[in-house]
Amino acid sequence: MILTVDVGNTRIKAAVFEGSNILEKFIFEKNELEKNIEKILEKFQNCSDLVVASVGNIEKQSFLNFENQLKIHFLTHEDLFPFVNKYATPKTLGIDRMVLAAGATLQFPKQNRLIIDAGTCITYDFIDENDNYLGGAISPGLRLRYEALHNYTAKLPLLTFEEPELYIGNSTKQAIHSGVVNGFVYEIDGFIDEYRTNFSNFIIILTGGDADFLAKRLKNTIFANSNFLLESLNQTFQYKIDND
Ligand SMILES: Nc1ncnc2c1ncn2[C@@H]1O[C@H](COP(=O)(O)OP(=O)(O)OP(=O)(O)O)[C@@H](O)[C@H]1O
Ligand SMILES: CC(C)(CO)[C@@H](O)C(=O)NCCC(=O)O
Ligand SMILES: [K+]
Repeated sequence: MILTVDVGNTRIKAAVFEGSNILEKFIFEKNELEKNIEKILEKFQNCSDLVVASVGNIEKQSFLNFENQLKIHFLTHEDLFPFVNKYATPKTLGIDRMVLAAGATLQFPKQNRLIIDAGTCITYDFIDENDNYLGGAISPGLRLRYEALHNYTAKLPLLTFEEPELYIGNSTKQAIHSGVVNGFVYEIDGFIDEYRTNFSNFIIILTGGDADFLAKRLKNTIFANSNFLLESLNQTFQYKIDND
């Protein structure tokens, strides 16, 4: 059994895998990391390895405290990935994006793939049919958009996600919901259209905290899987073991 841990910008997600099957998934806050790992390892005593991909600022020691119970692996740029990295600044490419790209490459061989992760940030990652990772885009996620409007203006209230009824917002609140939520959906549909115009034979994978909402709203049909990063972490680790 493998315990995978995705330290995101906001929250931590973890999952226990038996082979390629996910047994259980957990979501928790950063300050509750050790308590949660402890509980997970109590429940799944056959975990042999803990695999971490982190884009957040978390102390490595929090994981190393479990070294006497299982092997700890921190995925980095130095690890083996199943694609050719054509990013001009490969060392600054987020490890979460690399793991998503690895999962897409392994799960959907020999086709163009676009992965959209709608989390704290929205990331777009494109791997072509010859397994070249080309890059993509980074933009603010849904919650970040609400927060930015409030934090960088004098008059705009801090709202939380609400599906707008109209695209013509007829009040401050409705205008903000329309701008944030519709803008978010239009952006993603717009990017997908752009990729579709330029590439054929490709698959779109949608993941992240806002994936389920988006899947309902996008005009483009896509493959939505909110566990895709955790599953990709498991696969990237298996790939490393098999090929190192
Ligand atoms: N309980 C929650 N806490 C925070 N965000 C949530 C929650 N439930 C849903 N969301 C939505 O999920 C989005 C954040 O996604 P996610 O949880 O994947 O981010 P994250 O933990 O920071 O991970 P990453 O850094 O990988 O994006 C927010 O835009 C928000 O709308
Ligand atoms: C874009 C985020 C914040 C998304 O989690 C992360 O992948 C990251 O910190 N990336 C570094 C910059 C880059 O990927 O080019
Ligand atoms: K993200």
